[in-house]
Amino acid sequence: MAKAPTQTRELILDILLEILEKGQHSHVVLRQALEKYQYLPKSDRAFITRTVEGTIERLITIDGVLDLCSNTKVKKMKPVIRTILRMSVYQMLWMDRIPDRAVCSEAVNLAEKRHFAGLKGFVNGVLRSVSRRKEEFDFPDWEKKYSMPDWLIENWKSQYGSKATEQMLQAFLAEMPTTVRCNLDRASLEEIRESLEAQGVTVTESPLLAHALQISGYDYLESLDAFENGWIQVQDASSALVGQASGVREGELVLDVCGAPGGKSLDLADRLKGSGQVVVRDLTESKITLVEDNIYRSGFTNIRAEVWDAREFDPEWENGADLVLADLPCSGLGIIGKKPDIKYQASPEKIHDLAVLQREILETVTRYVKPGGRLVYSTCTISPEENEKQREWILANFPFEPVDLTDSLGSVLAKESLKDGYVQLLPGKYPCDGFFISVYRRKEDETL
Ligand SMILES: C[S@@+](CC[C@H](N)C(=O)[O-])C[C@H]1O[C@@H](n2cnc3c(N)ncnc32)[C@H](O)[C@@H]1O
Repeated sequence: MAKAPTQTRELILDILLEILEKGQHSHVVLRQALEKYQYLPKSDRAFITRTVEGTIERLITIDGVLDLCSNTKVKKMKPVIRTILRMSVYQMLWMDRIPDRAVCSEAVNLAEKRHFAGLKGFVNGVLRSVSRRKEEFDFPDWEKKYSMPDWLIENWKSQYGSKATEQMLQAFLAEMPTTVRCNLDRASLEEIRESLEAQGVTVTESPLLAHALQISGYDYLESLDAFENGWIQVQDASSALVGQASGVREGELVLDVCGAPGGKSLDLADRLKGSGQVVVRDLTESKITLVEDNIYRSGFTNIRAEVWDAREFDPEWENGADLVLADLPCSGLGIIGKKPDIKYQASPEKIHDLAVLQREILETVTRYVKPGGRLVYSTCTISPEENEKQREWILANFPFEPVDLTDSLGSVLAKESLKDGYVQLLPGKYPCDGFFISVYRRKEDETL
């Protein structure tokens, strides 16, 4: 990677300050910045993305390194200085092609530009020490080694065991290509692949789904012809498996109660092959606008979107849906690999509050399923309180029975829990995000 100009590093500093010091979401701040600075060369934009995401991803490790190499602990440093040091350590330890002395001198320049000329010597001294002591940074404890808060590691170890937990920690740090679901109504897999490759994108098949591709090496997804033409939709394989598990059949009426930005709904509309109808709901106008943009791009006519609070009962839908999709708000621990700030913002209290919200929504939306119809409950997390325990609660409190998923998912997933109508996907075990999928059938002869 070529040496990026100081202006680019200033941009990285500002983005990281927003995220690390003001608690803004990384993907939002990064997306806004990349949209604003579209004119920057592709290499600079890639440098910004990698440095921002990498610094956040490795933050606990980086702070461990800085605490070893500085007399002033990271917590006590001025926010601008600690951010300059954090992004510099990331470059020194994980971006081999930038010489340490270049990182060091850019960091000193940045400190001066941000009116900390008096701390130039401190910044220089700490970074030189980091450069000299690299062999000492092989931390044995998993918190520092994998940059993951200890309480999460302990939870996962007790739930999934040490081996699966370590696989997961490694998977969260591994580079993953973007998965796109192909809209085969609009173009064949071969046409889509050719179009992407013609624009310099590296394309491989998805190991989990026939109608998905893994892509990497692109700059700005929205500028790809296949995206503009509505041929592809970004959707992780785990999320696309929801559509497969739902068993949706042509002509069915589907209600997606928390559906923005529309990934799963569009997949369901695609699987309906122009028949039936999907109604997508979400809480706000801005979220529904996102869904509508995606619907417009896809060209599908059997799907519409509307604002509705899923906690509020809608009598018009009572016993009305063949399929209700409840892909509910959750702690998102399964997508830490894509949105690394989630791991620092999560807490047992937030997980508990989300589990309460999920039950409130489920109590309402289970009433929309026709007798004999299906409910899909899914989350992009790996906490039992939001997943297995919610499944047990649904089965104990509502007239639903599990739908055997062996036929729909058994060819690509281990069969363990599929016959009981659910699967907890763990990163590392499968090449995808962490995800929970469960499917239920409403019993014919019981009222809710
Ligand atoms: C996991 S996301 C849905 C992702 C979507 N199914 C997809 O595949 O693109 C959960 C969504 O629930 C929405 N949400 C949160 N609370 C809600 C509520 N009370 N009513 C409706 N939607 C809600 C959020 O705005 C968010 O878009």
